[in-house]
Amino acid sequence: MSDISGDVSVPEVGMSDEDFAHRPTVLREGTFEGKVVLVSGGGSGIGRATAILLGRLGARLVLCGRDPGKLESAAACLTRLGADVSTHPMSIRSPDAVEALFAEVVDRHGGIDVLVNNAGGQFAQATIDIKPKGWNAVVDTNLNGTFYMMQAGARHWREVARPGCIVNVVAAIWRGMPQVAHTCAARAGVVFLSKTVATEWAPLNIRVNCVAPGTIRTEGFGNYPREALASFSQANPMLRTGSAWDIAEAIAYLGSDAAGFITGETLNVDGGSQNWGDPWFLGRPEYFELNYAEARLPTHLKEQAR
Ligand SMILES: CCCCCCC/C=C/C(=O)SCCNC(=O)CCNC(=O)[C@H](O)C(C)(C)COP(=O)(O)OP(=O)(O)OC[C@H]1O[C@@H](n2cnc3c(N)ncnc32)[C@H](O)[C@@H]1OP(=O)(O)O
Ligand SMILES: NC(=O)C1=CN([C@@H]2O[C@H](COP(=O)(O)OP(=O)(O)OC[C@H]3O[C@@H](n4cnc5c(N)ncnc54)[C@H](OP(=O)(O)O)[C@@H]3O)[C@@H](O)[C@H]2O)C=CC1
Repeated sequence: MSDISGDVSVPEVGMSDEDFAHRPTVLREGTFEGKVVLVSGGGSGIGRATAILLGRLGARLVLCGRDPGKLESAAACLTRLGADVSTHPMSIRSPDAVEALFAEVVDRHGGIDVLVNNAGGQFAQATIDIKPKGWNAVVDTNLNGTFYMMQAGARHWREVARPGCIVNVVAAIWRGMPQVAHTCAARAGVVFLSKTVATEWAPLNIRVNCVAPGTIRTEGFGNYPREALASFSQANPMLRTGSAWDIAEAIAYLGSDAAGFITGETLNVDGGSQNWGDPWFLGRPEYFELNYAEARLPTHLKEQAR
């Protein structure tokens, strides 16, 4: 994984493969021994950190994503760490590709135990300007793609009559997400889809949970302008971004037997952004600058504001 140094004025968080290969974890060695874990978007960022952690804990790993180069680089790292890993370039947006992926994985590994739906992304744009093609691209990736993967997982577990576990990576959407409305809507869809199937699929012994990251410093930050990055480090009361490792540990917990009585839940790993903070994906509009807001107040309210 490349190091995310950049020039954003936030405290550095550990971000390299090397760091993740050695970071202490509360999870016991062997927690995922004998388990096959499929991680979508496993070639970079949160997915890659998750694969490294789960590999260290004994999982056999299956990584998918669109870019074969990213997947190969992650696989090389995991192999160096002694993990068994296979890579499968594909897009989660294609239901046929998802079906083929599951068939390949069952063929190679004999089955799947845990599915981590981490693949996703968006572009920043004022909602009023989003074109249908852009809206559809983001919803197709984050909601539809995740649904195809979840359904394929459930069908597999139903067929082999084995327990299953799904962890979906969403986002801390709870106060809305200005400038990325498409992803906010799609992630809300995944949260409620997860709550719904947590009930429907309980008789199949399938647990379904979500992890909602706040601003997590990964390669993905490269998709946003400088103004956004500055706001990302001030988007929570801790006044910093999180690390992919913070999310990996939450995913590992929900994917493990330690969370055996948890289903339909969303675990926020966001530094408190639900309560305070202000991420702006294109930078903060002038309207929301505090001084600007005060300047627009009528005189009598200006007096009260002081
Ligand atoms: C406190 C809580 C905070 C939580 C969040 C904090 C920060 C979050 C960070 C992250 O999520 S990091 C993960 C980042 N990774 C990504 O975001 C992935 C990057 N994006 C993409 O891969 C793609 O943009 C996409 C969203 C998956 C779309 O992929 P696709 O290949 O289908 O689309 P395109 O062919 O590129 O475009 C289709 C269509 O979409 C519109 N569009 C695309 N990019 C832009 C853009 N930059 N600006 C405006 N519009 C865009 C456009 O209509 C495209 O059609 P055409 O006009 O090109 O025909
Ligand atoms: N970093 C953050 O602050 C936050 C991230 N998230 C979410 O966490 C997840 C991981 O993000 P992060 O690690 O930060 O960023 P990355 O951009 O590194 O990860 C996104 C991954 O998704 C994969 N992906 C995207 N589209 C598809 C597709 N159609 N089919 C298969 N794989 C796909 C990408 O691989 P490839 O390009 O090879 O297809 C990539 O590995 C994403 O869903 C992201 O939106 C949520 C909240 C905050």
